[in-house]
Amino acid sequence: MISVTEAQKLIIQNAKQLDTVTVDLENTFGYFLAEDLMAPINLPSFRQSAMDGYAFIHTGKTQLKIVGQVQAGDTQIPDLKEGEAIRIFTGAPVPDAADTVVIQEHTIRSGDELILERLPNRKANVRPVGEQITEGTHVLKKGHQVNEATIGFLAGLGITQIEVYRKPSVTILTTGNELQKPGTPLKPNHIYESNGIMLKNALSRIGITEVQISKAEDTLAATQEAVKKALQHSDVLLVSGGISVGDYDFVQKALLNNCVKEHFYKVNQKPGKPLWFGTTENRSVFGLPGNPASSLTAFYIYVLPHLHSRMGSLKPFLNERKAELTEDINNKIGKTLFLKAGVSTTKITPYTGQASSMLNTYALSNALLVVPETETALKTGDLVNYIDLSF
Ligand SMILES: Nc1nc2c(c(=O)[nH]1)N[C@H]1C(S)=C(S)[C@@H](COP(=O)(O)OP(=O)(O)OC[C@H]3O[C@@H](n4cnc5c(N)ncnc54)[C@H](O)[C@@H]3O)O[C@H]1N2
Ligand code: MOO
Repeated sequence: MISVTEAQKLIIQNAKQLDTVTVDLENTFGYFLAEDLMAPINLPSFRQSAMDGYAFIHTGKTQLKIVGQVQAGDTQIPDLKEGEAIRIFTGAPVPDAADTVVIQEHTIRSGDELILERLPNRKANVRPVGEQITEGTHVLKKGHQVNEATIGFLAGLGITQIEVYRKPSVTILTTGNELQKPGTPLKPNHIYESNGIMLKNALSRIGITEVQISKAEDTLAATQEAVKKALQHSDVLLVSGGISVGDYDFVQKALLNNCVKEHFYKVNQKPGKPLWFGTTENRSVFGLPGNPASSLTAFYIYVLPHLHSRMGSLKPFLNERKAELTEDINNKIGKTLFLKAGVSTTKITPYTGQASSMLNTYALSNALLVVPETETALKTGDLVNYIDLSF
């Protein structure tokens, strides 16, 4: 059995980056850049007024004569001499000779006469060419995740398409004869299948939407066949359940029989000890424990960073932070514990109902409190690590 740290290392070492695609800028939210981006133009590309007011040549004089006007978008720009002013508006080009813009609130106008009640500093309210970015310089690095600000920024540079890493297609394969689709009255000794839809939504949260949910009966032949099919059309396979040691747990064998190379099986953690990870040349496979909370925790700690890494992220793990513990915790089993917890400002409280089968408290959690395998006890007031689930 390997440690959490070793397992996390292996899922990153074996994360083969997906190929790159050119995508229209408007559809790139959540993708990771596959290239360093250079600015094709200066921003701004001309000297811009930052305010509505008057452009003038700063000489110290406070009485000026208004000789013209320039509006945003104008291509004919009036000239001016010392002692003169041009009426100007935010975003308009500043006449070449002018070095300063005074805001209109600091002036008194009477016909063509302008009095500056307050003289601004020279260069005030004039955005120089390239103030934000100069043409030809690096603006964003490969591995940067595109957000709405990135899209706005790049659009402002006139960029319409960018090169990003492709997002993976995923199959979620649920196993278990006891599983029943929600929507019909529960048959005796059955449970509603919930991992499929939960994992699908966890994937959607990180922008992965090409997701199929399939199922297999608890036989080696059915599991093996379902694995084979999934590997034909998906980049990533998440198998739910059937990965423990019972007589009807066929997932490990089905994966090995499909020539998936095993990187690890079993991690020294609770929940999620019977976690399996393997790859083929281009595919990744996780055998997730069937217990719903184990499955979701394994998703946050291993599946998500692996997928992020394949998608080109340079910082694939969820953020780890620190908070003050509100109660004592014992760890007598020598495993790393991931406890469903609530963080409120600086304090963290583990919830009751930590069993791997329980999602009721997971639904309320915004953190996973991490108790390292080496810690036997944590005390109230200790500063402890947690994985931030509010991402
Ligand atoms: N002798 C041992 N038994 C078990 C061990 C062990 O080390 N030795 N590990 C336990 C741990 S820890 C876990 S976690 C589970 C993992 O078992 P499997 O991955 O084989 O999962 P199943 O047995 O198929 O199911 C476990 C549990 O989860 C429910 N389940 C399964 N799939 C779904 C689903 N899609 N939606 C909702 N609930 C699901 C299933 O009914 C079971 O109750 O093994 C322990 N046993
Ligand atoms: O480790 Mo299992 O995932 O606790 O129930």
